[in-house]
Amino acid sequence: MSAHLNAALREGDNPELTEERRKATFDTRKLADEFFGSHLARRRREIAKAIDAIPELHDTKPLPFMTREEKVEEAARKVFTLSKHITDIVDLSNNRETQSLNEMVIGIEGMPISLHFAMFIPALQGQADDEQKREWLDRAIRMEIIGTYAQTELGHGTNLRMLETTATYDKQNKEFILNSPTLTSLKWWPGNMGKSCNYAIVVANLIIDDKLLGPHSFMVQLRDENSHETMPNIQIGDIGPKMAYNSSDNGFLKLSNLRIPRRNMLMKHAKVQEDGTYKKPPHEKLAYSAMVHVRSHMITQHAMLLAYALSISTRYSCIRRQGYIDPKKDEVKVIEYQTQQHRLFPHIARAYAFAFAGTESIRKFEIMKRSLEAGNIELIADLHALTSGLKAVVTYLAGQGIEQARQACGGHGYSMASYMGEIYGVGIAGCTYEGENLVMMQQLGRYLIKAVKSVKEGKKPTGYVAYLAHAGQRHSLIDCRPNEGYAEHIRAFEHIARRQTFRAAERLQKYENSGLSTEQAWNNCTVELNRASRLHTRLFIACNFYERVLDVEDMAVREVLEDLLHLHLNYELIDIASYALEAKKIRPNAVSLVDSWEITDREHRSVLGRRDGHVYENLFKWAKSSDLNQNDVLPSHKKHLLPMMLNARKQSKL
Ligand SMILES: CCCCCCCC/C=C\CCCC(=O)SCCNC(=O)CCNC(=O)[C@H](O)C(C)(C)COP(=O)(O)OP(=O)(O)OC[C@H]1O[C@@H](n2cnc3c(N)ncnc32)[C@H](O)[C@@H]1OP(=O)(O)O
Ligand SMILES: Cc1cc2nc3c(=O)[nH]c(=O)nc-3n(C[C@H](O)[C@H](O)[C@H](O)COP(=O)(O)OP(=O)(O)OC[C@H]3O[C@@H](n4cnc5c(N)ncnc54)[C@H](O)[C@@H]3O)c2cc1C
Repeated sequence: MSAHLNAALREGDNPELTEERRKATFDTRKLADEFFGSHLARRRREIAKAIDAIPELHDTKPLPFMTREEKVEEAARKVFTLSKHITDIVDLSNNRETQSLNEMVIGIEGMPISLHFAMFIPALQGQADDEQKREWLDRAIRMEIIGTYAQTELGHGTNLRMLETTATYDKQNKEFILNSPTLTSLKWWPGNMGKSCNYAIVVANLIIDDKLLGPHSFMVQLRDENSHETMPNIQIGDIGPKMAYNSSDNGFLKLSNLRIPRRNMLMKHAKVQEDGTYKKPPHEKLAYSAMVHVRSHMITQHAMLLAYALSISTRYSCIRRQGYIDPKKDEVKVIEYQTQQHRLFPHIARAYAFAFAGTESIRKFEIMKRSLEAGNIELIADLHALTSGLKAVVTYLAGQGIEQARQACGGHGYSMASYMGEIYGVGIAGCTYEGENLVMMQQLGRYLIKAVKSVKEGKKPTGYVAYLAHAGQRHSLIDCRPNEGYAEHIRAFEHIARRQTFRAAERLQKYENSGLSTEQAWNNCTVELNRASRLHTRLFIACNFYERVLDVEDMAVREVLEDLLHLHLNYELIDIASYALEAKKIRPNAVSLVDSWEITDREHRSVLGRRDGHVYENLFKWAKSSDLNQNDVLPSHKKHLLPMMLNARKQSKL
């Protein structure tokens, strides 16, 4: 393509990167339109421009040089400044626009209102009745109050049925009494609960007339709205530093006979009347809706984290020269090595595949939400299965990709100047939060086993599991004929996933027939079941990628996406090296593929991934700005190491 069409080309950039950008075979803006969707892609450009014009929204210094207190303060400062400008910059009702603004301004390390938007508001939307929405939701949207979602406890996160926090109904006073009866019942982990929030939706086991009715959601005021002091009968604080996310104050909470009005139980679905009569929700798991909301949004979020890491490492690989392929010629850009391409390109393909899968999971969530509003609970199980699998597979593979991207940067990748450490720390947190990955795989496993049962009963399952009924078709990769296109690859993929699911189902049946309890038989098969869930989800991602590419109208963009699809299908199928052919095809477009993610330098916060490629001079600047360089001799050195050395020297002279 002609160079002027490449939007990433700028005067004064490192010529190594300019050379790469001139090779692009497509318009990076058009590919960005496919990656984000054209509306979001355009809005992200406008948002980036708006931020450039407001200096108070810029980082005061690189985040890795800040202490935890400074990070927390910086995030709070930016949230406050943003509150003055936000409605001029984004449409607040658009989650992805708001998320992009937050990532560009505040970054990925957390902020005081993360959980407010990610879960507090969605939980109110999904579980509060109209009167409760009028009381809390409107105030929350205006940010008069800041809330979080307090579910996990010190002793239990995964097994929600065993949460120990209790909400006992007192008929006389028409109140619930909330208690944390044991050490392990302390709420532990909720984001922003330590210091920032003044409200929380607390998940507690409901007890009426000594009857345990399972986890329900309650609105609890944590701090005074004026003084921000902790309310009586509540003990609250920050849980300390974490592997990443240190701008966020994840907290603990102890409730001691805290009385709240009956109407503080969220009552859109389950209800408790004044006399203590309990009305069951129409679907037992509607109380879990805020989790399904986050899981459906985590896929695009993790695609983006992977994109951050890969654009850093791909650009850097094109300015880093080291070693020779031909000893008679100059040192080469490290991107020229086959191993470097093999290390990076399949993950670039995955970042696109995950972004498309994430757009689909958000779309499915919206469809489910609308159908639920119309009183239909049918789509809940499908969405739960889909998002459980996607959340687990994508967070895990994104973590692997980020780590490969870090290693691809050699030693400098290990410096926080690359920002890889934070991206990795934030990425892998997703393997744990919102349901530990291996546990979520089992949720999808249950769904697959049910589908196998229905196939065995002669029924034809529909939707994402329809392929389970297609036994007897051709299947192995060896059977793929060169001219049959990707549909053949998909069929081979379906075969592998189907075979694994039936294998797991048969093993389960065998254990059940041998007299083991259902639970014991299940536990004996969970490795096989999780393999089936993993394959099913990877099949979904591949199919969705395939279908998405068929829709692309711009031929140059479609061609490069087909190259990525080809690489993805082969890599996923073989799960080992891709063919040299794919590597060669991707190579000229490598930088432009990552430029199409249009991640600004402000958003990247990475010296290595700079758009202009001027890495080395800026690495030196970075090193000079370290706090530790402000004193020639550190006070801590004077206090500890120097006396130690002096003492050692003295001893040796004696
Ligand atoms: C705007 C978005 C921004 C995104 C980015 C935000 C970043 C913020 C950063 C961090 C936020 C982190 C927040 C949190 O972590 S909050 C806490 C999350 N906690 C969990 O996820 C806990 C995981 N555990 C569970 O979900 C459950 O305990 C469970 C593992 C699902 C088991 O539940 P349970 O014991 O009740 O159920 P069973 O296994 O017996 O299954 C019974 C049937 O119920 C079905 N089921 C289970 N869950 C759901 C659901 N959510 N929806 C629909 N159906 C569900 C299950 O499939 C069974 O069905 P069956 O038909 O087979 O009987
Ligand atoms: C950064 C971060 C932010 C968070 N934010 C929030 C928040 O805002 N609000 C909130 O309420 N919580 C939050 N959490 C808590 C989080 O949701 C839980 O930690 C998560 O759901 C995992 O639960 P757990 O800690 O109990 O893990 P555990 O269940 O203790 O997991 C430990 C191991 O046991 C295995 N295991 C557990 N059960 C089973 C089973 N049934 N079958 C097989 N294996 C099993 C797991 O696979 C894992 O290997 C956050 C956590 C993190 C890391």
